[in-house]
Order: sequence, then C-alpha cells, then structure tokens
Amino acid sequence: MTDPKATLFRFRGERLGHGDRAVFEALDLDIRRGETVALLGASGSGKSTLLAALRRQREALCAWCPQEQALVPMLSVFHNIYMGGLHRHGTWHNLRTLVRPTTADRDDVGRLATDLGLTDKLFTSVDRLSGGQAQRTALGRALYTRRPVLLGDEPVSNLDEHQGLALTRLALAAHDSAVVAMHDRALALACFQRVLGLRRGRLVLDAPAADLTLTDLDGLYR
Ligand SMILES: Nc1ncnc2c1ncn2[C@@H]1O[C@H](COP(=O)(O)OP(=O)(O)OP(=O)(O)O)[C@@H](O)[C@H]1O
Repeated sequence: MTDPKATLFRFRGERLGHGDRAVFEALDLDIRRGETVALLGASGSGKSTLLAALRRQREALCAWCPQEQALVPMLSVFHNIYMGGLHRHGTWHNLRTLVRPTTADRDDVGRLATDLGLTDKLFTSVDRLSGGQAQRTALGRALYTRRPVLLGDEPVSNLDEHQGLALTRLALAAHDSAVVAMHDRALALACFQRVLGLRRGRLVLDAPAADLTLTDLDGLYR
C-alpha cells in the first residue's frame, strides 16, 4: 500500500448477511487509504455487519475494537491491552508476560493506559472495572495491535462526551485510516472526514462530514 489514495476496501454488488439472512442485498462501496469514516444508522441498520465484512477483507491490517469487547474478565487491564500485541512476540515471551511482564512491556502498555486514563487500574482485573473503564481497556487493546486501519464498533459509547471526543481523536491520530460505527452524530461530524449512513441494510448517505449538519443526519433515525 504505497499509494496514499489506494483503495483499501471495495464492495461491488455484494450480499452481506448472516447465514441465509441478507442484511445488505447489493452493497457498492469504496473506502480509500487515509480516510476516516463514521458509520451511522439506527440500531439494526447493518453497521456491525458491514464492519465484520470490512475486517474479513483486510484482517491483517485492521485494529479491531468490537462492540462486545470480548475482554478476559479475570485478567488485568495490563494483560487485556497486552493481548492486542501478542502477534509481535514469540510464544515464550507471551507466556512469561502472563506471570511476570518485563519492565519494557509494563512501560509500553503503561504509557497507553495513561493516555486512556487507566494508570491507577493497570493491574486491576477487568471484572472490577466500570463500564467506561472496560470500554477504554478494549480500545487500548485495539490501539496496542499497532495496525494501520482502525475498525471500531461504538468504541466510546459508554464514555462521557468530553472523554469520548478526546479518545476518538487519540484513536484516529494513531491510525492511517478508520471506519467507526457510532450513534453520536456530533462526534461523527467533529472527528471524521466522511459519513456513511445506513438504513435497513442500504447505504442511504455518503458525504463529506464538512458538508453535513446534525439535521441532515436526523433522517437516518426516522
Ligand atoms: N449473528 C446474527 N445472526 C442473524 N442475524 C443477525 C446477526 N447479527 C445481526 N443480525 C441481524 O442483522 C441486522 C443488522 O444487524 P447489525 O448488528 O449489523 O446492526 P447495527 O446497525 O450494528 O445495530 P446496533 O446499532 O444495534 O449495534 C439486524 O436485523 C440483526 O437482527
């Protein structure tokens, strides 16, 4: 991927769904490298289905932050974030980290935890975190993969407005490209270049965020 405008994701008349059930009957969509895309639409409109399909196209490039988080509750914030970087180390290093992390890894993950406001929770197990703290841990695990394309499914939905804005900016700054599903229309317009709007498995809006107002987005929820 040397061309900064190269196509990153491409769908042509594609059917996307779950087993026999089609969510998108015939999706046409291009997303180029370097774009930051907010994915909006009412619950059930197909955002997660589309994100999963994007991930299947470019799995090795994608930092994945799923809605269901899939954290390991009995392990610490440190270990859950560290899991995002398992692929960068050998099996022995990863096993050893479970018991006794190196200073270098503690510092590396610790810096990220500080950016996420989790410094004092670094060695707290995830089952003792608030919903927002757990969500920040899941975002940390995605950031720690250090892959160039962020795919996020409502990654800051449990955070207050200010923290949601700050951490969205932090996450976007750490990636070349991003596609992030959300319900916060103001966040979409404030942080992303392009907005895609879905309604019942159809792409009904595709426009630069700079050309849109909050009112333009209301139609997606009617
Ligand atoms: N595993 C599944 N099996 C069958 N149908 C599914 C599955 N997951 C989602 N669906 C259906 O696909 C449609 C789109 O769901 P999807 O999760 O993509 O929507 P969404 O826009 O991400 O919703 P939300 O905002 O609630 O997360 C819905 O009608 C949903 O019921």
